[in-house]
Amino acid sequence: MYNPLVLLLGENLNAPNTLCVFGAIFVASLYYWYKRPNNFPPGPRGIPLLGYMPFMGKYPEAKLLKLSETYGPVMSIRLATAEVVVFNEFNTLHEALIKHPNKFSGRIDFEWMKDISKNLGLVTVDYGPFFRSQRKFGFHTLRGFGMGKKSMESRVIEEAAFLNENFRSHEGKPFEVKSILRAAVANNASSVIFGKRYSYDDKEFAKIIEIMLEEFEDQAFAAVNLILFFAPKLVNIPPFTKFHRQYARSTRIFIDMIRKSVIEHEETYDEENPRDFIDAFLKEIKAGSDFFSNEQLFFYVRDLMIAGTETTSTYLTWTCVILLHYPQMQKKLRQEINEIIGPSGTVQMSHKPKMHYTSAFIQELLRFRTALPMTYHKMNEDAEFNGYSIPKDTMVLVNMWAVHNDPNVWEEPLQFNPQRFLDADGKFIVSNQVIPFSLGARRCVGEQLARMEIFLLLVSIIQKFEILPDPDAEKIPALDDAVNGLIYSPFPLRIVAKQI
Ligand code: HEM
Repeated sequence: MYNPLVLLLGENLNAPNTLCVFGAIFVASLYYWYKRPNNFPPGPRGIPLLGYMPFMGKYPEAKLLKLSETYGPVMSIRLATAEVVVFNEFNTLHEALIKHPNKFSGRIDFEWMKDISKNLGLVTVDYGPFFRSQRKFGFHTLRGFGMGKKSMESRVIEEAAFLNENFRSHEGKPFEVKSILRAAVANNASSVIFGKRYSYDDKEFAKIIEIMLEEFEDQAFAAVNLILFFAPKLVNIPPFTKFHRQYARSTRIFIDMIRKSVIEHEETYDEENPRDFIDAFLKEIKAGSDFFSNEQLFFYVRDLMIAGTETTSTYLTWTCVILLHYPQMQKKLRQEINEIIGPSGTVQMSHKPKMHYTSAFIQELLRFRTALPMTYHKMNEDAEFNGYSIPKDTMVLVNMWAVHNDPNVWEEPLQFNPQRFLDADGKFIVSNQVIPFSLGARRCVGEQLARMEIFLLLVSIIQKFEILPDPDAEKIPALDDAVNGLIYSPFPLRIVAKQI
């Protein structure tokens, strides 16, 4: 076999020349590593192979905001093998996502995800005609159109009564509240999608929630998932293979459950009386609409159930943590509820415009604890933006946490303070800079349902119960300690719900 050094150096092969060759290779590798696309936004490169990954810490969204002080609101970062652009500020985010949806609204086509989700559903589907048709349908249907007589609001109000009943059943003794709020929220999604709710202790229901949210609870899974985002080729190497197999397995089980329900829907389908999301979708399939198929329905339902459960229930759990920290705010909320609805009236969405303090509290909740701190997009085409060139297919991180904690916009952003959204007359000020549902072409399709759930469930709880700490706990859970996996979620939480 030929020695490449002999080929290169011939009779000049000696120790100093060999050293020079290795030096040149080393410099070339460094040049390749630190080189970035032409006129790319500035940002740290980290170390070879890993990029900036080892320096991101437990709260990458906060780290990125800090880095933007040096590199500006549009910056880049090398994460393992990926060149990533990050938007950290409202104006740039607004400009990119609202004014140029065609350029900034794609999703990366990860091979490892594709062999599980088959490019179906909505969350991971790239921008294009298929995506637009499915999104339009979802947006319309999740606003209650095409799902029959039972309104979205009446489904949530019904669930609020079951949730109150569960709180009452603990008779003032401490209980774990996160799993109960999650069950209530999963029931709302289930009622809208499957036309059915479950009792909180139903075994089948518990299994669905477990399968659905396995990866949210598991911090190691979340970490692996994150690494695969930026170094997708690792999927073929242990321990990543194991996590990938686990994800594929839980997806298969969940899709089989959904398939069973779709078959039941087909057997009892009545075109004149659509009951839920599945019926509305079946109608499109039967009409032969482009891009509508049974397989797409299964994955769409999976995406809605997962996206619609952990996010909303996370906000409700944070509400309980906040109420424990600020009993005065709890009193103020109850006072307004009593004035507008009364101690035993049924809360409805029509009450909301009159409830200024409650609206300010909820907007501050959405700002303060951004449940999904960041979302990822992909460039669909080359773009010139803010003076930089961003090539097609670059990953874009939308840092909503940074928008919510921008010190140039918010006074003391780390403080929970609903007053910031009340004017001198105590009237609610809507802020367009609170964007937990993101912006533009990929903005959350379940936003209206989520906002309805947060308002109706939160008000109905505070109306009937005083939320108090578990007397056996050493201290009240901190407001800034959380599971920061795919979602920024509080740890399981024990409270006392004292009936009023
Ligand atoms: C407070 C609760 C919720 C929050 C904070 C939230 C937030 C978000 C965010 C930030 C995105 C990503 C947008 C982007 O990539 O730019 C998203 C997407 C999505 N959400 Fe929500 N969401 C919530 C509730 C829901 C509910 C109740 C549903 C449905 C039942 C839902 C369904 C979806 C779906 C399907 C997508 C993917 C949209 C797409 O890729 O085009 N979400 N959500």
